[in-house]
Amino acid sequence: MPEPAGVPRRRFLVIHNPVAGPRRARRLRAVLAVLEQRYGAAVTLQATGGRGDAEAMARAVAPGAFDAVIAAGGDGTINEVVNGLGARGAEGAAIPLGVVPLGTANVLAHELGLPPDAEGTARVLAEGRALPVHLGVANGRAFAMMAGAGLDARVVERVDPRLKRLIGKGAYAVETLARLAAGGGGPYRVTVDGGEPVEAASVIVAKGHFYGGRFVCAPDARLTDPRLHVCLFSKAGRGNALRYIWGVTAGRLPRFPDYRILPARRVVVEGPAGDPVQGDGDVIARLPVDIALAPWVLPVLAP
Ligand SMILES: Nc1ncnc2c1ncn2[C@@H]1O[C@H](COP(=O)(O)OP(=O)(O)OP(=O)(O)O)[C@@H](O)[C@H]1O
Repeated sequence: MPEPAGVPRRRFLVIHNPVAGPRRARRLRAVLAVLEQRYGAAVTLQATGGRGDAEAMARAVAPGAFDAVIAAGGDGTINEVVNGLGARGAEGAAIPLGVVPLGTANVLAHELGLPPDAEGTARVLAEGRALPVHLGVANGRAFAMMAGAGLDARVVERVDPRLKRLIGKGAYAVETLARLAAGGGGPYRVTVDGGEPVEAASVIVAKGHFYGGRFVCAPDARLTDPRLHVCLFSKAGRGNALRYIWGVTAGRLPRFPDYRILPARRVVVEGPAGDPVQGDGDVIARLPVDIALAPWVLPVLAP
């Protein structure tokens, strides 16, 4: 059971990806200073050295050693910590996850409604409520916000991390144009809750309602709701892809007649074998993929 709001937390393990927004190390230092000085917290800081470290660190936390594990990084780092906590099983997963967003898109932070300033972030970590978050699982890998196959997964797979560090979200726009020019991919056969398969050019399975920052793909999706929202982009081709992108950025997508959202508990996506599946902005699986709800709930600190 999540603990009530207002109970001060004292012992934090902070898992920091120093490569996610390196210029934001100062922001993390400011959050930790408030935690220690105002809330009297004991902070243990561990820096990752590469892919997989954040997950291993979260998995290795001894039972009862910390009141919360804080992921300080981008959505990729948070996703690793989510998987590390989840791998500990139902009991271990009950350690609350806190977030200090330092990445490019920070979709989970937007979904949680985290305050942008250091004081507000520290307050949420020390005194916020623990939201019972239902996660999705794609071929055994957990995700908190979304998983998808199609154009966005191909973009995530190829986006240049150096360009992302240099120009932020613009790197995704550059890679999207490159993937559109390259063409290919799909179509995908999507089976929702064992029903009749439907064909789609792209599919996003949402757990939260934000996408790519503060764009909305699945208006009714909520982290605490034990349901997946399957977003189907029906039509193939560059022109349609550009139209869908415009729809997402202009907030018009949910009104498109060739865009559908189906609530689900289990989704199977088939298509070109080995096509990437993105989860929380990193490639977490390959087609074919079986996506369902995780059998455990993760407490996540929120305002
Ligand atoms: N010390 C490290 N050196 C190099 N890469 C690392 C290190 N620690 C973690 N990584 C890798 O860095 C990658 C990017 O991390 P993350 O997604 O958190 O940040 P980001 O890409 O800046 O943010 P966003 O996901 O919001 O775009 C992940 O794939 C992670 O495995």
